[in-house]
Amino acid sequence: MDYADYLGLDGLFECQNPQSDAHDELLFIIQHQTSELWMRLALHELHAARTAILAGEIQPSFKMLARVARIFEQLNSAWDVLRTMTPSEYTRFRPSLGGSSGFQSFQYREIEFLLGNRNPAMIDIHKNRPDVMARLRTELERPSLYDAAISMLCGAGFDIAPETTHRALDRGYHPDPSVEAAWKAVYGDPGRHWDLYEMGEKLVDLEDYFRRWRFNHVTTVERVIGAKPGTGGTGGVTYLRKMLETVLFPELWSVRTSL
Ligand code: HEM
Ligand SMILES: N[C@@H](CC(=O)c1ccccc1NC=O)C(=O)O
Repeated sequence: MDYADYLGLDGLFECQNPQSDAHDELLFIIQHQTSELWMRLALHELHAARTAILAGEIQPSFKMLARVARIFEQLNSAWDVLRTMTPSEYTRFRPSLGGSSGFQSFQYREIEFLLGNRNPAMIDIHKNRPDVMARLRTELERPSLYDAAISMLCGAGFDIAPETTHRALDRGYHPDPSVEAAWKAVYGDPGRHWDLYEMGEKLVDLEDYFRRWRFNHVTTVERVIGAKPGTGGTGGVTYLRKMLETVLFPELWSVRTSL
């Protein structure tokens, strides 16, 4: 076995098939394919991190979460390459994209679901892909990464309201004063709750990087298509700006006001 065999390079290089003769379409394709590969690794790490937390293996989960934050950093730097594409260059091949859109990235949706940003309506977009729908539905049956962190709070003896511990898993998370109170106790005495303190900071770190990704995306989109509607059927920049308001781990942010 040689380098190309091991990495399956022949198969990999068969996957770049521009639909037009526009020079910049190869950049666009490779940018998205590399993003999807990094997302694949992020999912691999996030699934394992959640399993580790639920099994009480906290130190190994930190290692994986730190790696996910670095992956997001990688994805954030990659926008600089795509930003070299001007509106004139993108317009040359945009019609070739048809109805395809980042909105249909099922790995991206799985990351959102796994972290806790859950909206079952987003599954319907994949109605022509039963395998993808099943995969996303399965994810909605599991506790999110944040639910796993909250189960750590319960395990440490904090009294978490049943509205949170026994909530329906397949929808958005609602902030709860008992969770904020627990994080407040953790941040108030890090030495006593070091694992939880470190977990809180790892999650804030992750969300911080994720926010930068959303911001880079919307800025690049505005730079390239202005206020045009998206190929996925949304308002485009208006929709993506709205998504900037998403908060994944709400009490970890709100608690900072009272520390
Ligand atoms: C010139 C580059 C890009 C443009 C013009 C663009 C445009 C858009 C627009 C307008 C949307 C809203 C949905 C729609 O109506 O289509 C969207 C969503 C999305 N895009 Fe992009 N995008 C670009 C690059 C990328 C890249 C590099 C990625 C990386 C994978 C990406 C991933 C996504 C994802 C995951 C969504 C769904 C976001 C959500 O639902 O919160 N996009 N994009
Ligand atoms: N929604 C974009 C198209 C688009 O971005 C896209 C199309 C095909 C494959 C990936 C895409 N990227 C991210 O949304 C647009 O409206 O121009």
